[in-house]
Amino acid sequence: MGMMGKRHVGNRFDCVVVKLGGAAITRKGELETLDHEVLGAVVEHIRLVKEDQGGKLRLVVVHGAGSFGHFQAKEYGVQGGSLDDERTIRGFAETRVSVTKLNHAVVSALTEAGIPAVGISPCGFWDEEASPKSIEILKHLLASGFVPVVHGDAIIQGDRTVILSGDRIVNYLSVEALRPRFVLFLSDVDGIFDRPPASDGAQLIREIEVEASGRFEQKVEFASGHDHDTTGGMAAKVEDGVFIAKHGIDVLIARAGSTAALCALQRTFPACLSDDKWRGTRISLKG
Ligand SMILES: Nc1ncnc2c1ncn2[C@@H]1O[C@H](COP(=O)(O)OP(=O)(O)OP(=O)(O)O)[C@@H](O)[C@H]1O
Ligand SMILES: C=C(C)CCOP(=O)(O)O
Repeated sequence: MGMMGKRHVGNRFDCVVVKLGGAAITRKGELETLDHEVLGAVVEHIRLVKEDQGGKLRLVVVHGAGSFGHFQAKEYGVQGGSLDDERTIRGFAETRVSVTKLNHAVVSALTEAGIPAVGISPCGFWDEEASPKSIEILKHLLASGFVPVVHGDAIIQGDRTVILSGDRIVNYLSVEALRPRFVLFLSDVDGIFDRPPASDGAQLIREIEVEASGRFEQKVEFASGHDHDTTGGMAAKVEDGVFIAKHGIDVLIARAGSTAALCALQRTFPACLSDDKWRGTRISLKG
């Protein structure tokens, strides 16, 4: 059965899903290097918003791997590797050491700021999709005031090892499990541009309206990204964002640590979109 095959829960669970881009919170080209400044800014934003809204704000954080995990996954061919291959087994274990190291750093930074963060690794409960019991536990944690912090991980599907990206986790949790108020992707760029942001004349796309079929008007060109990225970069993110929006859940993309990111987190959404402080991309269902 495919990733989106079954629906565990159809109802909306009042929460916001925030994806911390690996490219934002790490230096993606430098092996296992955190970007302390950006991570610190994101943590401070979450602290401020939690303080303002207390128990009312239920937040699920999902983060990507950035410069953790992708190098090992690439070196050992973990994406689609065979469980009969000793190299795969070793690479799987090394990839997991790396991604859980990052998860520990994110959870520690949040906890040190007084946010009750709880790290959750998909490897233990996710094959084609998350087990229904694990979604129940996630909801219980949320309802109890914890901030679950899930991460892109290496998982097993049948006799293969697979890389499950943070974006796929966001996609699944949003559409299948939680149906949050909205989804916020925090990136190392301001949003989706019509061409790679570093190219001449690149324009930020502020609004993408998706038809029920998943089609949208704008043409977007992508750069191929880092060589060691095993999960498809910004192109895959746009695909996931469009899929979520197609299911009636708004998606915002903003730069991590920016005023726009804070503005979106402060739940002034959708009002924040008309605010001067907002600079980012919104993907929503047309009509
Ligand atoms: N058209 C585009 N619009 C916006 N960003 C783009 C575009 N084409 C390429 N990019 C690049 O995509 C990068 C972000 O994608 P990437 O997958 O690395 O982010 P991430 O989600 O933070 O990473 P991770 O998968 O590790 O969590 C940016 O650094 C940006 O330069
Ligand atoms: C194990 C890995 C490399 C997880 C990848 O997650 P992503 O960075 O969100 O694509």
